[in-house]
Amino acid sequence: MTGVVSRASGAAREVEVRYDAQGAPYLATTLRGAQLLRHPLTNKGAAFDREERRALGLEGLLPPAITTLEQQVERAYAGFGLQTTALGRHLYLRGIQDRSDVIFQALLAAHLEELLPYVYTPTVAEAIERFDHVHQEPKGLVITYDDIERIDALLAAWPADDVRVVVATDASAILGIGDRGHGGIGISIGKLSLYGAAGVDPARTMPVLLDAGTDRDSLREDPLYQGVRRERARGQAYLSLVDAFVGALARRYPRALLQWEDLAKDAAIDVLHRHRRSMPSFNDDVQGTGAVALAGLLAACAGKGERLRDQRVVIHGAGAGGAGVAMAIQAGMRREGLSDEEARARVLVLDSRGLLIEGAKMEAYKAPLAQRRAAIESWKITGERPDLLETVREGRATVLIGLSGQAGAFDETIVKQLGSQCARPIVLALSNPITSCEARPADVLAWTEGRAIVATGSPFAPVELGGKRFVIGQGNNAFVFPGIGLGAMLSGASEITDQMVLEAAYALAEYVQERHLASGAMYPPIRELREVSAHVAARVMRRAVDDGVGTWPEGADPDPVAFVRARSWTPRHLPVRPA
Ligand SMILES: O=C([O-])CC(=O)C(=O)O
Ligand SMILES: [Mg+2]
Repeated sequence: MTGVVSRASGAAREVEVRYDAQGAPYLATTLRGAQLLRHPLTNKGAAFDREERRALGLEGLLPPAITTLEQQVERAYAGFGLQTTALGRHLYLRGIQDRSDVIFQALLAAHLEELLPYVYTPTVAEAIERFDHVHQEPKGLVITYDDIERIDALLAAWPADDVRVVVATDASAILGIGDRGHGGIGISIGKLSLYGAAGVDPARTMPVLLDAGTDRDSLREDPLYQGVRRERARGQAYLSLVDAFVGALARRYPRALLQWEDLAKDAAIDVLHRHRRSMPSFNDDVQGTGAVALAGLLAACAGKGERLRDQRVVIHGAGAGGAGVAMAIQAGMRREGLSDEEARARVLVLDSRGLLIEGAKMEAYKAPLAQRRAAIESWKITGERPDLLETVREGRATVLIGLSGQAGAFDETIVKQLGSQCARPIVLALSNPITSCEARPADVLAWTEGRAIVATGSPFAPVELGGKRFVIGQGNNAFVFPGIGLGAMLSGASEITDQMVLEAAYALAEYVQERHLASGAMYPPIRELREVSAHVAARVMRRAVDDGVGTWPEGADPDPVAFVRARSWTPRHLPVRPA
């Protein structure tokens, strides 16, 4: 079996994974000398051994001592320690990634909890905001509206023949920081770094930016801006770019999984439905965030000995994330026996104008989440539509979830109101990065005398209160998207069904309950990302088979989690030989 990793466009293959007589993988390459050191897939740096150096024309180009990967990680970590700002750390780590995927991922694996906040949220947001002022190395594939007729050719130039995971964004709603134009490619790169950490070979991933313009004037007027200086394409023009991209992608990589990331609300939902069957795809902000929030609620309910179906949930924010979370929680409540109507009445969603109520003016995708007029008839409210405080109070909420991108939206009055309505209120402040987060965990705990069960989307330090230490769970879709991807890959899924995503939520919730329930946590520590992803993947695989969209892989019985672990990529240097 040979897998083609890389080639010059249309020409001889530059790098290929091959297997020796014992079945051990190695890289066969036509590259020689310094070229090998400039390729992030073949560059082992000082870890090339004597024989490789001789055979590949590397003698004299490397330090004389042969280095182990562990030593390379040690050096890279020492350099990381010299960086004094968060953005400096991000750029330092991205520099290592540009030089060697293996060293980058080995470093990440050795210090995941410490490094992830610099690779991913919150620092990735700052790196995206300042992208065209600080990033020098191009990475990923950028497709603009002018390329619409030529996307097949652009994809043909991508130097890998077996891409299995693609993360694509149009950068219209990056995290909680809005339209970020060209810099948005940083979120595709960041998400794929997490796929690597969870066990997907970086050589089989491709970050994509669909550059449909930007509505941010300050970007279009910035002399350093590297993206398309036009207002965003909308409507049919936008959709034709998306359609052309998905069509070309499915032709070039029919086995790939496509993860949509950070598309603005209605586009997120439209694009998801439009292309669900064009190729296996899901929207991370709608479905991934939905699954992660549902998982956290299930774990928190188990922890306090209650059922999900008995909670009354208020969701602040009706963008892609808010809508996805509302749909996931309703699905979870239906699984516990509620009817559609009962589940709908227990999940109250607000957009920037207040509670969604049927008949009010709103985008089409919000309508199924709106409350019946009769249900709120007796509420005491001042305006046309109840605001957040009124909804929490009149709806007798027990759970408050933030996906609004509005820093500080969960203030003392609101949290105290929630805290007065139940013994153990649940607060999920999920907007990213930290500067967009709805509340600080220390405040929520103080305002509820330590009774609240709190999680956030970005990492927060533990809180000390009344002699107790509260660990703050990170309710981030990172706990589900890599597992969905791995499960889809290993089962050869032709589609990502809703049930597969829901299964990911239950896998995560059960993982927490089996290992961390005593700690009262809603989520596992982020250092367990790889193990969590294996559990999620195993369940996703099973569901793909049950839904008739995937095949149960040979060898997955009797222990599918062990099978996923064994089939996951781990960072190590492969032998490199001349092709
Ligand atoms: O990237 C993250 O940290 C989670 C996410 O998808 C978002 O906030 O849009
Ligand atoms: Mg996102």
